Amino acid sequence: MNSRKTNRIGIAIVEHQRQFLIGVRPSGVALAGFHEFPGGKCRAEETAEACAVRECKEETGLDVIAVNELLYEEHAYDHADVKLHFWLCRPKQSLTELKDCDLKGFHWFPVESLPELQFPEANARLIKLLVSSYSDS
Ligand SMILES: Nc1nc2c([nH]c(=O)n2[C@H]2C[C@H](O)[C@@H](COP(=O)(O)OP(=O)(O)OP(=O)(O)O)O2)c(=O)[nH]1
Repeated sequence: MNSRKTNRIGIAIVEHQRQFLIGVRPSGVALAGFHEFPGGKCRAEETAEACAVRECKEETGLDVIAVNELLYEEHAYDHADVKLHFWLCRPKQSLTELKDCDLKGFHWFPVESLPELQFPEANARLIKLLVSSYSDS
């Protein structure tokens, strides 16, 4: 019998002026050291959309509005099977408020820099999608 648990994950792809909110997974967790968008496991009965908004607030302090689901990805890691719901989100704060925002170790990265960063394997299609959708040319 397969006893591996499948986790539903809500992830916030927070976009502001073609920049994205990104952090680094801390040591001691699965995929430590990889770049990540704010997100985490959905609670029972919680939609992936609500989870993305909640996790973003918890991890970065930023209030966001979910816009639409950009991509759904299933992936088998050594540590777990995951169902990833990548939700495009926008900050609720104004531009001035955002400048003073302490993002708890998360930072804004321009879309052009995304391919240089080291994301977990399951993010590959998403990164391609963001680059093709948000690049200037
Ligand atoms: N946050 C986040 N997780 C990602 C990304 N890409 C990706 O494959 N993942 C995977 C890594 C983990 O297996 C899973 C997220 O689960 P997690 O363990 O970080 O969630 P959590 O914050 O609820 O963790 P915890 O409460 O159990 O400590 O999704 C990403 O861009 N952001």
